[in-house]
Amino acid sequence: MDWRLSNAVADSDGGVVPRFITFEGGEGVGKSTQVRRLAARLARMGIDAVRTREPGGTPKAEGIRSFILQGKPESWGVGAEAVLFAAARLDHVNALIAPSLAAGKWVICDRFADSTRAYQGLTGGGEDRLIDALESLALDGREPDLTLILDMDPDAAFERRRQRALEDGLPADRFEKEDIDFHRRLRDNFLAIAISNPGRCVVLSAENDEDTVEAEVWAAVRDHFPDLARRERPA
Ligand SMILES: Nc1ncnc2c1ncn2[C@@H]1O[C@H](COP(=O)(O)OP(=O)(O)OP(=O)(O)O)[C@@H](O)[C@H]1O
Ligand SMILES: Cc1cn([C@H]2C[C@H](O)[C@@H](COP(=O)(O)O)O2)c(=O)[nH]c1=O
Repeated sequence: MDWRLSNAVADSDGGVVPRFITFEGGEGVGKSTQVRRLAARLARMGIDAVRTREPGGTPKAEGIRSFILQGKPESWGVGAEAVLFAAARLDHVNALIAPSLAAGKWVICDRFADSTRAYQGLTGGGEDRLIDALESLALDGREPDLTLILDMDPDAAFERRRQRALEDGLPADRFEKEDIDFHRRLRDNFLAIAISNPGRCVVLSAENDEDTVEAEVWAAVRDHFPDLARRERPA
């Protein structure tokens, strides 16, 4: 099913077209924080937004998440790992994302297919044709309406993650434990993805405080979806 068809139906109802927005970027740049803030802002405007994440979002995909992030799939190699992320994505798209959009809800997702390209493909060395094939399997020609890439210096992001670990006491997952060169390459690769997809991706500086980043996110969302102005009330 093409989720744009369902969007057109919702629009003919006189509402705002439901949109699929993804947040991407390196570790600890503030994606989850901004996903929460954007969903809350939309809710204040009376727009129902489903907040979700990858890998995860459905019980099956959350199972794959635990296996990948806490297990030891490295020994399988980067190709098999990419396949696991794609399997989780296929369930997530079919069981949550497409049905939510069809029901007229917005979907805001913390990471999506660009993370597979950035982590397993460009940074991890997975073959382009495998990454392309997996993307086409899980997405079937569909893509997010807007991807916000939060960009910041990986050393500063490391400091944020260290602070968060002190607060929540959770151990770092396996990608967070990679060395600084990995995180620098990752940053460059997300920027390269943005350059290749100028109509879909917007790069935002994540270095500022949370309120300032939220304002930048909102400006990008409003610019991208002018029909939102119909629903906007003072925040
Ligand atoms: N703009 C900001 N300025 C300062 N601290 C921030 C900012 N945004 C988020 N933080 C803090 O930085 C930490 C990481 O934020 P968050 O969990 O939102 O990042 P993330 O990109 O989702 O991380 P991950 O990729 O590891 O899931 C949290 O402790 C959060 O409170
Ligand atoms: C979707 C996706 C994710 N990853 C990696 C990136 C992160 O290290 C973890 C997810 O953890 P987060 O705290 O929710 O950001 O998984 C990946 O390597 N490939 C992917 O496709």
